Amino acid sequence: MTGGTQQKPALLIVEDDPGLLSQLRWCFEDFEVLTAKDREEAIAQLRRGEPQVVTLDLGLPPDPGGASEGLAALEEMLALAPETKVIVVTGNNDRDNAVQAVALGAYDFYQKPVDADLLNLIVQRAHRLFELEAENRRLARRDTPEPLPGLVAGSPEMLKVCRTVEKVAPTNATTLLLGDSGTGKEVIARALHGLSPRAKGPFVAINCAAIPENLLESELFGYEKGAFTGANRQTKGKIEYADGGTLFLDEVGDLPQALQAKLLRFLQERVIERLGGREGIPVDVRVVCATHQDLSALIADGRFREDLFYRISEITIHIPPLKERSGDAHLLARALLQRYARDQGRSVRGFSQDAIQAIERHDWPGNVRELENRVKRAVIMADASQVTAEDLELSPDADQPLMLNLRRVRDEAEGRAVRHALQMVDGNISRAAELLGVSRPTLYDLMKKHDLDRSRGASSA
Ligand SMILES: Nc1ncnc2c1ncn2[C@@H]1O[C@H](COP(=O)(O)OP(=O)(O)OP(=O)(O)O)[C@@H](O)[C@H]1O
Repeated sequence: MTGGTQQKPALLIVEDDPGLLSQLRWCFEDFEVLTAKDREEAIAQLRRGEPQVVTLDLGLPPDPGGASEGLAALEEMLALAPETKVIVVTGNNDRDNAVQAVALGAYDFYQKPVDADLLNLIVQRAHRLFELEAENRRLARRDTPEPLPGLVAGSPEMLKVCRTVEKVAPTNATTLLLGDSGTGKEVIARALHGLSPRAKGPFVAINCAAIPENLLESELFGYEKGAFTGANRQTKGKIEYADGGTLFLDEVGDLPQALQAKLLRFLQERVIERLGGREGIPVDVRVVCATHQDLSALIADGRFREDLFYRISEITIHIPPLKERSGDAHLLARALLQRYARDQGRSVRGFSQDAIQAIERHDWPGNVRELENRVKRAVIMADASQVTAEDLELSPDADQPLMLNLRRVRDEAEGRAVRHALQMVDGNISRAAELLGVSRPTLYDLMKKHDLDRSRGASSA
């Protein structure tokens, strides 16, 4: 916005008749009018001015008597800017082309001769619809912020993780993801891959804890024909499959000792040997490892090699448990509810108040995976349009931990309410104070007491 002046919305008029064009130019006072007399100019204006609404004469040169050029212009415009509202203007008695244009995605049609008032009305209505749709898109984005592809998060704790991922992704650094089970380590690993120059290459994941020790080596490194009984053809391992892309080693803390040595050698030399093979095969992979285990404790116990630990942790990213992400449980629950309701064709719309409270209170030992499972089940079980705490199999009271005293209970509830209010209004102090029914100075005092800053109720510590 420049200097606080309200910018007028842009309207593009595409018309090859110069007389009609100059007449129309003055009919739309509420709009910044752009004009074009053929398809090429229209596309250039669309790119430059991003008009919300377009009136498009279907009879454009080189086919002024027909509609082929106009329809082609329509298709090109909608491919470039699908949200644009295009009103096609046709000759008298040209219903067929008008109908075809609407089928192609035009917002409406209008038949010549032009009545400026009527056309103005249609343009205004199209503009209102554009605004509404834009607002909906904005709200939908705000409702489920996805700071990384496939990752829903709004909490400062997770946004910090996402910023690290964005910085680390373009590098080749071997990255270690530490976080409890179900916190989204694989989601982050995929984001590291997706945002890297290797994105077009393969992403190969292997869970070191899920594969029996005697099979894991051949899974990772592959084998030659005859390497062992039953090896009746040459088989590539996961590392080789990941060539040119990213290898994700989940639960790397469970890697048996012998394989730790072999993995270390691979990370140093970037060459593998298949089981029973003699030749070294160079492989170009970026390695991302993850574990929920405490690797330092494993090292102290002699169960994990320290030299391997240093190799795999060129960069370490700590993923916080769900209960430590302010407001994310609720955000994720809403996003997941929308997704599952759509997938299952159920008209469940939201959560009841007791469900929201239960979600905020629960400790989420199983993290996002637990939340996913509970919401998925609740969408199926819900009798009404709202999911209740019971549908989530969460009891609003049962999860309440034992409290030290009443003052502590009040304090905690107060802190939660202030954080929640700030998040609901994006840190707007006046509105948060209004929501809480307190004055602004009181709210400032409360924020200080609970160590919160205005950026969405983040803890300022
Ligand atoms: N922030 C998030 N937004 C949306 N979905 C998420 C998010 N975090 C995790 N998920 C989903 O939760 C489930 C568990 O995530 P994921 O498998 O990445 O966790 P993990 O930490 O690798 O778990 P484990 O240690 O058990 O392998 C997946 O279905 C994933 O899509």
